[in-house]
Amino acid sequence: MSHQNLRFLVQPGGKLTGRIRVPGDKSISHRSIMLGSLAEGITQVSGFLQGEDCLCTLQAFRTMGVQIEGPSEDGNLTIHGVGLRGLTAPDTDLEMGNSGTSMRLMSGLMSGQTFDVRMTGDSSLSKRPMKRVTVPLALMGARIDATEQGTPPLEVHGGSTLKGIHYAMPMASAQVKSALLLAGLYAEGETSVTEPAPTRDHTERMLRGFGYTVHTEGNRISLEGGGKLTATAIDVPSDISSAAFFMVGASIAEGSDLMIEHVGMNPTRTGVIDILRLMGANLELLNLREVGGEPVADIRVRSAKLQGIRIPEELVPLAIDEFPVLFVAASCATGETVLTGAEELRVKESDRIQVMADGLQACGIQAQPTPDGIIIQGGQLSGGHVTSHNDHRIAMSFAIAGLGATSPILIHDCATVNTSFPGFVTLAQQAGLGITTDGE
Ligand SMILES: O=C(O)C1=C[C@@H](OP(=O)(O)O)[C@@H](O)[C@H](O)C1
Ligand SMILES: C=C(OP(=O)(O)O)C(=O)O
Repeated sequence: MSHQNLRFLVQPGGKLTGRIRVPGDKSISHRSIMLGSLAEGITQVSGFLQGEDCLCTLQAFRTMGVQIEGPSEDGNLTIHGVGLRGLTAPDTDLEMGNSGTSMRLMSGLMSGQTFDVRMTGDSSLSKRPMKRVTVPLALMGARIDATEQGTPPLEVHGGSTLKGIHYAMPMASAQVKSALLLAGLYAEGETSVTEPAPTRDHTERMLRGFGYTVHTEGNRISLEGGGKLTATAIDVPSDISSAAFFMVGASIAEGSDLMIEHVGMNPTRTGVIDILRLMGANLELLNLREVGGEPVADIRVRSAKLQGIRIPEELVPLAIDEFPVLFVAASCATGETVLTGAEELRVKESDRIQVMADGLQACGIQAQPTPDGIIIQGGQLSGGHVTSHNDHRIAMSFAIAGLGATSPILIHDCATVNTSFPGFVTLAQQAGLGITTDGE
């Protein structure tokens, strides 16, 4: 979160080859700390993502008295669970950095505690909407103060008696669903959430892995409060959202043949594969297996001629974090790509529709933002100066764009790449991207 001036300079062209393994899944890593801390017994985690977002979650639980050993260099953690009622009052604010997942999921969990906490975020998180969790949590009996605009910092007051509610979510959000289910652990009776479209189900899967009963019937997910979590082992697969940069890179760079190992294939996350295949990408899934309750595969990507498509709206929540790099794929495709139904992209770490449109235009691509999406005319990426607005996924997407560009791309404000993908530059260099950094 320091090094605000870190810049990436990407040389045009090149190809991606060899075998790589990207770091652990961010969503699963967050949840491993939360549920491991609240379980009874010792939870061993392997493959934990040592990105700043997940380290914020880890530090928050340490601050509330949980003993956590690690992470070791290869991502092993030992969490000494304290049980659902075993956290202690922190003596400082809980700093959530850049991480929407931490702030929103913790809002639910903290609502069930006996003590008050104050949660803060960096300049990006401090602008993100929190009413989507504070409003339904208040219906359960939680007391949470936010700014007048409904943004962080959040003060969650302890000692509330929570009651289960039945909530129809207005937007497809795994963070909102998870916040309510986690509060539901502490609530009287049943808590249920109905989703307008399927979203990532890591919370439900992991709760079941910790021995908690969660019902999923169609788009309705429910649990009863008052149970307990029993420690387990968690093997975190590689993050498909990080793998996506290399899937697009190897697709657009002629002569590429890249194997991405041990990638999480949870069906609520694989929209990027479906979308790239609809565009004509050559992605082969090999060695499909199940690891710790989550499907995993190796992905072989060879370059292919991509064509523009109209992206099916039902795939939007299943690829929500991959759109910045999918816009790069669309820029290198033949014809027009149209995205609709994706207004959620406007409230991520940056307004990902506007920021990507600005950056692509700066690189010679016609990209027309719309209220809920974008229209991109495939063409020739030229190169140019872009800013990520401190959004990790924007920075990495423009780094990948270099593979399809005719001149260098200089990307400003790249330090937040460490929130989700520490080691990105080194791994990308190894695979063949001509990327260097300055300004550290
Ligand atoms: O639950 C999660 O781990 C996440 C859910 C998604 O957010 P929304 O719930 O806001 O869609 C996603 O964008 C984020 O990166 C991680
Ligand atoms: C949106 C993201 O994360 P978060 O909401 O946790 O900040 C992301 O990683 O793209």
